[in-house]
Amino acid sequence: MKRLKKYIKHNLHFFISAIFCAVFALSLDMFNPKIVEMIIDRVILKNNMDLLPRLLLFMALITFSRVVLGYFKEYFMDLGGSRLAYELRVDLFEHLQKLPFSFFDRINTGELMSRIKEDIDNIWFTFGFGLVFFIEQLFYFLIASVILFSINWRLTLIVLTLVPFIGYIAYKLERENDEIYGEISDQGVRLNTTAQEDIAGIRVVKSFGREKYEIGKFFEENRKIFELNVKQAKIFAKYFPWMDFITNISIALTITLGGLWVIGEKMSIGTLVAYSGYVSMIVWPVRLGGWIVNMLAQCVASLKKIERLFREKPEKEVIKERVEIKEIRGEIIFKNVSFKYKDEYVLKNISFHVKPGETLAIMGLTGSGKTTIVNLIGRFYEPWEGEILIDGVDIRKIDLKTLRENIAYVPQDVFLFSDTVRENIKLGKEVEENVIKKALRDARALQFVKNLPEGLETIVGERGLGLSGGQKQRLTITRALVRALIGSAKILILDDVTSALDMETELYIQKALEKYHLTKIIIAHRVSSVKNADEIILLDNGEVVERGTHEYLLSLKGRYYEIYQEQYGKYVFMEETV
Ligand SMILES: Nc1ncnc2c1ncn2[C@@H]1O[C@H](COP(=O)(O)OP(=O)(O)OP(=O)(O)O)[C@@H](O)[C@H]1O
Repeated sequence: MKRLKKYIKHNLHFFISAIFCAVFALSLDMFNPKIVEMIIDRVILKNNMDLLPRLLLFMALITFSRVVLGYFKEYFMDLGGSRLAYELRVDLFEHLQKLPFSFFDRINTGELMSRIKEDIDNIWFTFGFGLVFFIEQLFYFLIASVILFSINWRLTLIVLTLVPFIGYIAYKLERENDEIYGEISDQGVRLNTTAQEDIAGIRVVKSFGREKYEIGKFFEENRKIFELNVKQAKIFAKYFPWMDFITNISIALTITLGGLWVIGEKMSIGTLVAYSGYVSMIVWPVRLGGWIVNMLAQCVASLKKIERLFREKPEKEVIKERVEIKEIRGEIIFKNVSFKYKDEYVLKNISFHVKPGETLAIMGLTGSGKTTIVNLIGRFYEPWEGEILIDGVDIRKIDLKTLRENIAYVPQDVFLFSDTVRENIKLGKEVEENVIKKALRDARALQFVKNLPEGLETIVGERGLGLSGGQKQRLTITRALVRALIGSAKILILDDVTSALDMETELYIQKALEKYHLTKIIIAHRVSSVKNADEIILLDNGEVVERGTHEYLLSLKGRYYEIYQEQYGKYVFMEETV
């Protein structure tokens, strides 16, 4: 709520202007029944046609002013609400960018999407329409009530006895509707997530013949939302006729009792017509009262959900006292590092030392903790125990920007943005053409990029649709090499990147990488990818079980030797049989 005050303050002038226009316009509205009264009583009944042009002119003036005021009211209201939603959305998105991996491990994308879109839309709707509408209806009710009392307080008291009934029905309707609205909104998130996951994973769906299952899943979610919509329609059907019934009774009561007053010559016909005009002005705000309260409640609920996201702690730039590092050389030291995501340790007592320009290779079964080690180097997670040093400085003392700028990371999961090949390589940096070309050549991607319909300017589809696995992989390697070439990265991390490449391409890239003076951490399953490393560590269940150079590990005749035998044995066998 405190946060909301900031956005309201920024846009207060728009809201005040909108409220001013609304109140001014509705004050003018109050004249209309009065003019009708004068037309009936003075012009028609007294046959005084001289007065008519003046009254019609006055009515026209009111109508015209109403149009102008209505325009400005809408304009200021929309501008204020839209700017408020815009500022909130930008701040929320910026905040999300600062949250750690651990946050994204917990939350699902569909839920975040609905915070960014639907919840902010709720707030936008309340401020861009609802609040001014609420104030407008409140004023209609108050002013019209005062006028009604001044015309005939006895009749007004009788009519007003019906108002609580309308209010009660409106309240009941919105209470039931509110519950169902919440369910519809949650179900909407589930429907979106199902559709989004199915479309993103359409290749898996098709190749495993899961279409029928996916259609069934979507059908089920869609059916639930349909049933909730029907339930909501039934609520409306239950309450609206009653509300109309009591509204009509209030009008019938006004006409009947007012008619008696007219017959008894205690009220003129014009006044009765004007009176019923004012009655409808008090009935509508009551009818809409429940809806307005519900809208405000939904806005508060959305604000609370968004506030929960804002309360998530961003990654800390530095945890201990900051150490300014101008240029990183690339020395990496792990000192007894242990880590767990939840309850179980996935890394236990890991220690190694990689000097600038050296290569460390990490091997191990899937799930043994290889990716976790490199995630810790970029401080995407914090170690539970132990210390990680870069150039002798605890990484918690280096600001995140410097640290991550110095790491060129090629992750296991390839991610390409729906943008041009060039942008996917540059990622917002200023990079000269010859640097891009060199990086493409070294990643063995130049030829295939040249063959793309528009070369570097070709737009690759969402997550690189339209490119082969190996082509996508080579673009992500190019991206990392560009970082090294422009001098911002001194450490290169390759997380199982060669798995999608053929042996020849892998060898070519390995040779090209030798020319880069970078500290390299290579995660791989193939002996061919790691054998030239200065040190190879073999992980098993988060622990280092073997370590040393290729030759040393072979001489141990342990696990590494077994892997070697398996891979090279097969390779030799294949060569022999071809
Ligand atoms: N974000 C996470 N939250 C919880 N547990 C995780 C998370 N990421 C990984 N793990 C668990 O930590 C362990 C180590 O995972 P990690 O990704 O480091 O293994 P890996 O050796 O890189 O595996 P692979 O060769 O399959 O890539 C696994 O048991 C995995 O299930």
